[in-house]
Amino acid sequence: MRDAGRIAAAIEVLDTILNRHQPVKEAMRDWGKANRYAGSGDRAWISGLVLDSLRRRGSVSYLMGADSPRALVLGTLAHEWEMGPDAIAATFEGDEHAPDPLTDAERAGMLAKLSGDAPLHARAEIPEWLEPSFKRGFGDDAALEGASMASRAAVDLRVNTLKTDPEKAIHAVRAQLNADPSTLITTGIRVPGHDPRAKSPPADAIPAYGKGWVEVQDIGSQIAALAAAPVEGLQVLDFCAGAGGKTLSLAALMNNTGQLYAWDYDWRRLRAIWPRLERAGVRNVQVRSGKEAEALGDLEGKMDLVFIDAPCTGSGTWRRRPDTKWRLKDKALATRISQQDEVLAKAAKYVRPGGRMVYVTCSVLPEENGDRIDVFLAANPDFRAVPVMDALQRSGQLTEEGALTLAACAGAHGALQLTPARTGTDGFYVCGLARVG
Ligand SMILES: C[S@@+](CC[C@H](N)C(=O)[O-])C[C@H]1O[C@@H](n2cnc3c(N)ncnc32)[C@H](O)[C@@H]1O
Repeated sequence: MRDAGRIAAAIEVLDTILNRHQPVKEAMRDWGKANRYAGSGDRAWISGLVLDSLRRRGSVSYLMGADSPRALVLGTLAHEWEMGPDAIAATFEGDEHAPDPLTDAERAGMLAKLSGDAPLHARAEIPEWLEPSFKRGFGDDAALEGASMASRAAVDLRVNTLKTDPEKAIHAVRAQLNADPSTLITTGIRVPGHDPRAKSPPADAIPAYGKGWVEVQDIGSQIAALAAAPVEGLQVLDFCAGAGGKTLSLAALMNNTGQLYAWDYDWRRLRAIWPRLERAGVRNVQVRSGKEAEALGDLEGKMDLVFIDAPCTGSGTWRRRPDTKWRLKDKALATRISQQDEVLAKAAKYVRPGGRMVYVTCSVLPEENGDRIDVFLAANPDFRAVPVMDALQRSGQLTEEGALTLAACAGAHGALQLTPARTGTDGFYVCGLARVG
């Protein structure tokens, strides 16, 4: 396909996402089925443009003075893909698959510049209703933090120390991919975010992945799991195990010792955990499914550590799933908040006196993070917050740079707020708690 046809396709796909509320993956899949002549390079180009248009919707709609799929795609080509109006007009010329010619207003929007006077929601690339939350969470950095959440994300890998070591793993990964060791943790590998116009194999298609040497996991998520350290030989409950991403990290951190119980309120999510445990060579996990009382009743008051990877809005992952940023509404945030309070209250009863709890969200919104800890601590005087940095240091997996960078992310309760701007990771909140009574 020529670029003009690809641009027309991106406008069409974005329309189904924004106006028919289809998730990006489904919309791309349906478009691919209906347009079988398009090759994998075309699809990567089109979905790359659609994703960037969603990431930059805040500033682009402001500059273009319109929020239509066409305005967003044209504005993104100009402001993110560095294709100015003349270059685009040239690709449209004489191509029967091209969108309608550019209007003067579109040309002006494509050449406009974002100034410091633009409203915060445009500079931060966020929905307007989230401005107060961003201001409270980030203060003067709100625009910068939001803008970096509109960038493309790298693909991160976690070295599975149950099967290999970081040196062998990076060697194996580099045979197929351009990759570097993480600058923050010794067991992380980063495959830099690539230009969607260039081709590269997916990380889960490489032999090192098939052998269980590496797992696809954002470095922020890996750091959140390290906040459980030290855990070797302990009794640990992963209370929101889902498809098992953190379970696998915790099992590796435990070096296959002790006992790790994996449970999720939604048993269907747990199904994906089995092949993953097998591939990773994990032997210390008991998957518990079923209603909480029956599945976990015998563990009450006995756990050395309870890990809560709480249900959340996922605002920390907007770089990877930018459509969810615009779909998020205040009602959904309120639902998440009440689930978080419920999960904290329920999980706490499994912690033995003297035991610990780790609360994690992949969100940057204070309503889901520090606010929830304030509410929990007020209702549970037998718990206190403990600095996450202490646990991370004890994991033995921080690099020198990691220790410095992460220490700078500590805030109230000694909790860490990771963000793309601060740590180059997804946004994660990590808080350590200890049961004193
Ligand atoms: C962030 S996801 C977990 C992801 C998983 N730990 C991983 O690393 O792949 C949150 C999980 O919390 C579970 N959960 C547990 N209790 C819940 C509750 N009361 N309400 C909603 N979700 C709950 C959800 O089913 C969901 O799988």
